[in-house]
Amino acid sequence: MEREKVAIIGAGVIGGAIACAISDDFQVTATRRKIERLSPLAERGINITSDNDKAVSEAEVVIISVKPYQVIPLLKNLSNGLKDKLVISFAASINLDLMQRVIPDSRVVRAMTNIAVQVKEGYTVYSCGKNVTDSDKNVITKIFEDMGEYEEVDEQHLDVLTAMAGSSPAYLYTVVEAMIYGALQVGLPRDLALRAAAWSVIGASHLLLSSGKHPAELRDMVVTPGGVTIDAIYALEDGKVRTAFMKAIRDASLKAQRLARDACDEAERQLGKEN
Ligand SMILES: NC(=O)C1=CN([C@@H]2O[C@H](COP(=O)(O)OP(=O)(O)OC[C@H]3O[C@@H](n4cnc5c(N)ncnc54)[C@H](O)[C@@H]3O)[C@@H](O)[C@H]2O)C=CC1
Ligand SMILES: O=C(O)[C@@H]1CCC=N1
Repeated sequence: MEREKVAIIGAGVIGGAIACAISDDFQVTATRRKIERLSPLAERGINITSDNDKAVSEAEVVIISVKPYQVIPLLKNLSNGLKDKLVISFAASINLDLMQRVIPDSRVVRAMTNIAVQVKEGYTVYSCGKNVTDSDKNVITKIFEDMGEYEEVDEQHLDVLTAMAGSSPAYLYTVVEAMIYGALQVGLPRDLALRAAAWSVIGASHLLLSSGKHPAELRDMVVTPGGVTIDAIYALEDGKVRTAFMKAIRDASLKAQRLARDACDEAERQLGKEN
């Protein structure tokens, strides 16, 4: 059976990861301005080009993975070619309504994922525009399945989910790095410290998801009375770690919402000028 053709416009960090994750099941063309940076994708059999128009014209599905401020100008440029196509944007903060105004004749999906797509273990959340069909949804879920876990959500949650699902690996790497440094301070070999921290994150996550228990209950099960863990918990509470994480998620969510408002204002100005 002929594989569906997908164009990925802006194959940087996340677009490149998506290209690799879906390339067994889809015929992928990846674009970016500096095409020489795409040679690792070409080595995996992915078509590469810097010609966005050509990539779009040959594709059935178009994935947009440029920076948020580049999305609206890009959609305007490509609007003729995008007519009647399914367009999936992974850009933070650029909402469905705004994209749909620029490409009214396309079927648009707004999605957010994370860097773990590189190992096909991303978590993708998405919302569909009004005219997305059931057959589009089959294609969308096939793409997202190749990238890891996925779920459809109400668009109003996507900015906060950007701070949670999209950005979270960065917070966790910060935590893991700090744990490794703590272990180095008391002499554990570097690679052993890394494996201990990373496998603990994986195991703790699987247990959290499969047990259905609240994280506080699971944490309590680890704390042996008079044992080791409680000393670490005491130090973490002293360092206000929970307050720091709550602030981090709140601030990142507010940033996503502010970027969304700025993008709308800018688009209003641009669209106003054109009318
Ligand atoms: N990095 C991450 O973990 C995640 C990023 N995102 C979103 O994905 C988007 C891209 O982020 P990154 O991959 O981190 O950035 P990036 O800078 O690595 O990738 C963007 C790419 O788009 C290319 N580009 C820009 N204008 C172009 C054009 N006109 N034609 C072709 N290519 C063009 C750039 O050359 C660059 O390679 C952003 O909107 C971000 O919000 C979403 C989920 C996770
Ligand atoms: O930092 C950002 O804006 C993007 C969105 C989620 C992850 N990276």
